[in-house]
Amino acid sequence: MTGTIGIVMAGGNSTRFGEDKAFFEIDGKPMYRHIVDALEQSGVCDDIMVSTNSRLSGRFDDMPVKVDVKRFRDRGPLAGIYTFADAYPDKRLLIISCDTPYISPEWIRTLHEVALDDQSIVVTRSGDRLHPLVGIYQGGGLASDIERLLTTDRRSMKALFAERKTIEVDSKLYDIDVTSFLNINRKADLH
Ligand SMILES: Nc1nc2c(ncn2[C@@H]2O[C@H](COP(=O)(O)OP(=O)(O)OP(=O)(O)O)[C@@H](O)[C@H]2O)c(=O)[nH]1
Repeated sequence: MTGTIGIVMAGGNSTRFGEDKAFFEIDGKPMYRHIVDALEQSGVCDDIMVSTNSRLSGRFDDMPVKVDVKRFRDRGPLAGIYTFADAYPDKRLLIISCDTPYISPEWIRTLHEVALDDQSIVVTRSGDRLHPLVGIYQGGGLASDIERLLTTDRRSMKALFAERKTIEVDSKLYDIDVTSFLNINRKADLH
């Protein structure tokens, strides 16, 4: 691997939230921008980009975006990861979902340290919840493994974990506030 790209995942339809959640402002800042700032502050990324779809791609201000490949359009986050893995096969992909606006730079650094030691996928566990979209995706053949899953309509992140060695880093073992991983799927999650 030759460096790390920080990637804000923001190509969904926000059906449960009721409006495009990436742009919803929390503390005066769109959710996606909270992730950009945390990635920047972590200090581990060589580049930071947004993974999205063609409908939303013009709305991320100055941020570079990468639109999901056409043939996997609207197939969920694996399609976004595939698009990056295919374009940047030698890079470590540090993925953070736009709907975890409280993610801390310290946690990002923790994941990154684990990923440097091992060429596996590294994801976050917080109590009984797994956070596949707070994680690092890397290693040879990643794009072709995801391609195989998507062409047979297996879209879940867990399907990928069944195929490739995946390390779960448990936040319990670190001094980190669990609110860091708060996942905003609905307006009710904001309270
Ligand atoms: N690039 C990309 N990102 C996606 C895609 N689908 C979901 N995401 C992102 O992945 C994260 C988790 O998505 P979900 O909350 O499960 O899906 P969603 O479409 O945003 O929301 P719902 O419609 O309520 O399920 C969010 O940050 C989404 O923006 C996709 O097809 N492509």
